[in-house]
Amino acid sequence: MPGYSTNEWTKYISLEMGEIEICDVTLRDGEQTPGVAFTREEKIDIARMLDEIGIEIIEAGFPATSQGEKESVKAIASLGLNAKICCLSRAIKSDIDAVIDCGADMVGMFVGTSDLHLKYKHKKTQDEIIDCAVEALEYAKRHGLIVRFSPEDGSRTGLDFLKRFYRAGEEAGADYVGAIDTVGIMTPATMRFMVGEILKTVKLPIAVHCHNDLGMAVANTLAAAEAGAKQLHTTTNGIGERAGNAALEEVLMNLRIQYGVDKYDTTRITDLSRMVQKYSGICMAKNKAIVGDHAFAHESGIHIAALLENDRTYEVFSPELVGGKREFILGKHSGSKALCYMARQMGYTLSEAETTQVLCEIKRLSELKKSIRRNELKDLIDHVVGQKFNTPEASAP
Ligand SMILES: CC(=O)SCCNC(=O)CCNC(=O)[C@H](O)C(C)(C)COP(=O)(O)OP(=O)(O)OC[C@H]1O[C@@H](n2cnc3c(N)ncnc32)[C@H](O)[C@@H]1OP(=O)(O)O
Ligand SMILES: O=C(O)CCC(=O)C(=O)O
Repeated sequence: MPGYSTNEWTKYISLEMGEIEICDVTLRDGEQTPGVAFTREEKIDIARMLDEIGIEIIEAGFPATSQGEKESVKAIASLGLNAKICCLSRAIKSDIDAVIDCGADMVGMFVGTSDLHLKYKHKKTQDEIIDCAVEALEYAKRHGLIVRFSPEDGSRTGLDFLKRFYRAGEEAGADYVGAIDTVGIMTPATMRFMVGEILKTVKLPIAVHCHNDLGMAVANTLAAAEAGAKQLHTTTNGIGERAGNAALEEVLMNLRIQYGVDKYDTTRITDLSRMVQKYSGICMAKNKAIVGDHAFAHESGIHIAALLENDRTYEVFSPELVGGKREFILGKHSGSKALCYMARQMGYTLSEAETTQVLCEIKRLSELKKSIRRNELKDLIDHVVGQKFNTPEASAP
């Protein structure tokens, strides 16, 4: 029975989380990864799989980008998915018109609010940017869109102005406000504080959007959720601008294991990850959490010996929970139980002396940086044992 360990430490600090929803932005921020452009068919495949997993909101694109982008978003919006379809938009009427044309349900409307963005990007004062954002918000609301009202670079924006921005959005009819860490500067503690301040300021659900420049995106997203944020932004495999965004697979598995949120079909995660790797050309490191090739691979003898007795000894959760597979790889660090198990799988029963001999050879080869794959192991055993066993595998062509 696939399962997972519970983090017993949570009982000492009463981790709580209110209602949450995922807004996956793989097709928008994920696609902003340099060099990545999904075809319409690829976007549709990804959107369908996100929907099957149970993702509540799919940010399908930024329609103002191009005609092709608009057509892709339109196609996704007409699929009749369970998920709501969201699009990104600047505070510009023509951007919002493009969102409306696509038939999206929701718009993520943003303006830069930090002094840096005001001075160098918008060339506007704080009052001017609020006026501009509110005008766009009201326009989107008049056209029936659900509106997320976001201060881009909010995490580098002064608290007093941020509060003014959120209040203006609430008064003008926003449905969500964003806690936006555009350059990934936050920590869990500062994120919790920020969300707490927003909750004291407005009575709107909070959407949290974290970048991974300092490797904190998932931790910050979860901290925001603990503090009361409702909508969590993710991308599959954590792709996105620069160092990317909060990885969907990591957020979902943490929600399940740490917070008991089990409403998502996590068994599709590995398939989704592979699809996005193929379509984006962005391949995961072997040791990437949850979806890396080595996420459930074991070489160490002590680990494999224990795993053979009970999976939980060296895995926090079963690979089946994410549609992954456990793998034992023999090498320098392996022991006799691992070898005997692998050999048995191939139809061999090794004596103690044979086990010692084969294991020595495995360690020697491994130290020469030679891998010991299944075929090589078979040859090695045959060689050491000095005879060909008459196993189905041995006689196969
Ligand atoms: C944090 C984020 O992820 S924000 C999203 C970033 N994503 C992208 O930029 C991807 C898609 N972008 C594009 O295809 C293009 O940049 C377009 C089509 C949106 C705009 O292209 P262009 O009109 O050629 O403008 P360009 O990209 O050179 O500059 C951006 C313009 O948008 C303005 N702008 C930026 N953000 C906003 C905003 N939130 N509201 C209003 N205007 C904005 C800038 O001030 C600049 O205006 P200017 O042309 O008057 O100087
Ligand atoms: O406003 C949003 O929802 C996201 C903006 C964004 O992509 C960012 O600031 O990194």
